[in-house]
Amino acid sequence: MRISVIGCGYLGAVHAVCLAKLGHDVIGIDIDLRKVGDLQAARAPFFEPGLSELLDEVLMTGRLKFSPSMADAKGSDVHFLCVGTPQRKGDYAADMRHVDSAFVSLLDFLEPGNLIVGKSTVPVGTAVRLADQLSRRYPDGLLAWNPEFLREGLAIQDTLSPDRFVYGIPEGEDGTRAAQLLDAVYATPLAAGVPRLCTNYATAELVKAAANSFLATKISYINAMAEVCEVTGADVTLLADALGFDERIGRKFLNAGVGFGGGCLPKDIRAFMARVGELGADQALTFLREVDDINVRRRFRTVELTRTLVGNSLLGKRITVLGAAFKPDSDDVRDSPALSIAAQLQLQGAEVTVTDPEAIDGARRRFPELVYEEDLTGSS
Ligand SMILES: NC(=O)c1ccc[n+]([C@@H]2O[C@H](COP(=O)([O-])OP(=O)(O)OC[C@H]3O[C@@H](n4cnc5c(N)ncnc54)[C@H](O)[C@@H]3O)[C@@H](O)[C@H]2O)c1
Ligand SMILES: O=c1ccn([C@@H]2O[C@H](COP(=O)(O)OP(=O)(O)O[C@H]3O[C@H](CO)[C@@H](O)[C@H](O)[C@H]3O)[C@@H](O)[C@H]2O)c(=O)[nH]1
Repeated sequence: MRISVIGCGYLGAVHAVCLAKLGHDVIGIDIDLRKVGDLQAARAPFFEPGLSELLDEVLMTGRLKFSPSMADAKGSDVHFLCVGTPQRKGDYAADMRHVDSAFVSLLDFLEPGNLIVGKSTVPVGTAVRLADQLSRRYPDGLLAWNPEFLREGLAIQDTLSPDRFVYGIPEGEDGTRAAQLLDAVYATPLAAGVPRLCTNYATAELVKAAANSFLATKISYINAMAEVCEVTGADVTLLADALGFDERIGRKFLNAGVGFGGGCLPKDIRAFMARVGELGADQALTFLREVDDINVRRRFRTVELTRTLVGNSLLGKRITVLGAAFKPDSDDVRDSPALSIAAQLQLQGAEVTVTDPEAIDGARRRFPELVYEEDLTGSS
């Protein structure tokens, strides 16, 4: 099967490489010429365990190519939309410009029977809107929404062997054809027993928003418990261990700390807030807002605690922040709690050094005013 993957950032690059590993002929398309050049030369544009090796392997087979031109999508049976949906400047909503412009330029290269598959995380209602646009130009055009649940740091394993596939598809014959094409794309993991759910578009879009906001809720819940532990002398880690033995609760995502960051959870919960606000679902909005507020407060609380620990003034205190990325096994510094805490400490007069084995370049671009060290040798 020939597949195009449009947008080769984090999600798209991993998806393209994994689809080629599954035996498909894949063309990865991105408007960023440098990214295309790097990928074509077998250089992963970001750090992800196992990605460089797999990229090298599949490029050698000739099954994977990259291009900056949408025209190269022509001839593919399935086109995955993997472009970014960042937080819009000025409000919490998702910025849909990349999805909309990639979708419109793809329309010029569609052929009869092709399937467009949205993988980007989008506000509920997007797929219906795009399907409508598609059908006005191609009455028999097919669109599915197939959200992605991979975790950075475990992206290859999560893509080749996910917990589930969710296909948001239209009703009737079109939906059956879309599901059959997606089944052919994912034949290997499906044969290994990965469950697949067929839903309407809105459910598929909401599964993604609900999954990320539930994960965010678990983290904010345990961070709220950490506040109570602090004032009572209880131990939040042992509390989480004890809660986690209850299978209905589970131990995962109950690690208290500086709160969640990264390119997904913070922006996705906010985009979801914006959308449920537009839809008038006020109770959901109040709930999600609290999850976000608790998360933001963790960063301030960490700065406060640090000040208390060093004698109530940060002025001239030498502080090393271990890790710039938003989590281990990643060089992703998008909305990194560590960097925002480091910047606040510096603003309050501390002499801050940030160390990270992988993420310093990205961190320096976002926070040039901070001092960086590759490792701990230069810090004290
Ligand atoms: N990063 C993850 O772990 C992850 C996991 C699941 C879902 N998602 C979702 O996937 C989407 C992409 O996320 P990401 O982290 O890969 O973003 P990203 O910013 O790393 O990558 C987006 C890519 O799209 C490219 N692009 C933008 N407009 C384009 C166009 N018109 N044509 C071709 N390419 C274009 C950009 O150049 C960039 O390389 C988002 O909606 C995100 O929420 C991300
Ligand atoms: O108990 C925990 C678990 C995580 N985190 C933090 O939460 C953030 C997000 O972690 P994680 O979910 O592992 O990272 P992502 O790679 O951003 O993955 C999330 O976001 C992706 C993009 O939408 C989804 O596909 C994944 O399913 C979802 O887990 C990080 O800052 C972690 O440090 C905690 O603070 N406590």
